[in-house]
Amino acid sequence: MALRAALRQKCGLIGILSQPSSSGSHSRVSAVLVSQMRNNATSPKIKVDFNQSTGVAVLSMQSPPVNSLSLDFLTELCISVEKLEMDRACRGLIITSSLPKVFSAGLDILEMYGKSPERCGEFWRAVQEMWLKMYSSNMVTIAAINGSSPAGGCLLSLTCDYRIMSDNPRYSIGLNETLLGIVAPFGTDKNIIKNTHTCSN
Ligand SMILES: CCCCCCCC/C=C\CC(=O)SCCNC(=O)CCNC(=O)[C@H](O)C(C)(C)COP(=O)(O)OP(=O)(O)OC[C@H]1O[C@@H](n2cnc3c(N)ncnc32)[C@H](O)[C@@H]1OP(=O)(O)O
Repeated sequence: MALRAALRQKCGLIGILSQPSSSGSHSRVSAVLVSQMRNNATSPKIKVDFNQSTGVAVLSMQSPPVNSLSLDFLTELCISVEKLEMDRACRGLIITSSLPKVFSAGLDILEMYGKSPERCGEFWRAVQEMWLKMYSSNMVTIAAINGSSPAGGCLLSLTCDYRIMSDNPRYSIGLNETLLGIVAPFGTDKNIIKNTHTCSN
């Protein structure tokens, strides 16, 4: 209830969370994505639906098999968020996954193995840019976590103002990256416990 009240007060988001897609389209973002599709041989990893009447955008991650955060994925994510950020009509952003069972598997492990120091630096900068951009967003941001979300997937959700997770025992979330020798900053785990809500799927 507290979450709903906060959303109603800040952005009038009630009802949006239970609607999987929005009716309107966002012409500027669409143009960017269309141009990306032309420039890239691959299909877009991010889909954005912007509802003009509510001012809320739904950003769906659609990079099979597990929405891992590769350099390409992070770049596309940041461009999409930046475009929405520049649109004053967009007041709320919901990040979710189009894939079944997985929100995001976190950083793409293949980006961290057998790569040059330059490439590793570029990748790590993209990781930093992602969470800084999300964390400092002027929009009300919500992670609708509809699947497993380990490590960097958890980090992505932590950058949002609110997290709502499907109440499904098969879905896991947490900062498990120490198993790979990566240490998360102090305090991030406390934040997730304080501000994560669950809902039935
Ligand atoms: C303030 C912040 C400062 C910065 C702090 C940084 C903190 C560090 C943050 C993050 C570090 C990381 O993210 S490291 C990555 C850790 N991720 C994992 O360990 C995830 C491991 N994956 C899983 O647990 C599962 O795959 C899943 C639960 C996500 C899904 O399970 P499912 O059974 O549905 O699918 P599969 O396991 O069969 O996987 C399918 C397919 O995907 C490949 N895969 C899985 N995860 C990754 C990944 N992270 N990167 C690349 N590829 C991945 C997996 O190998 C399978 O591939 P194949 O089909 O080819 O076998």
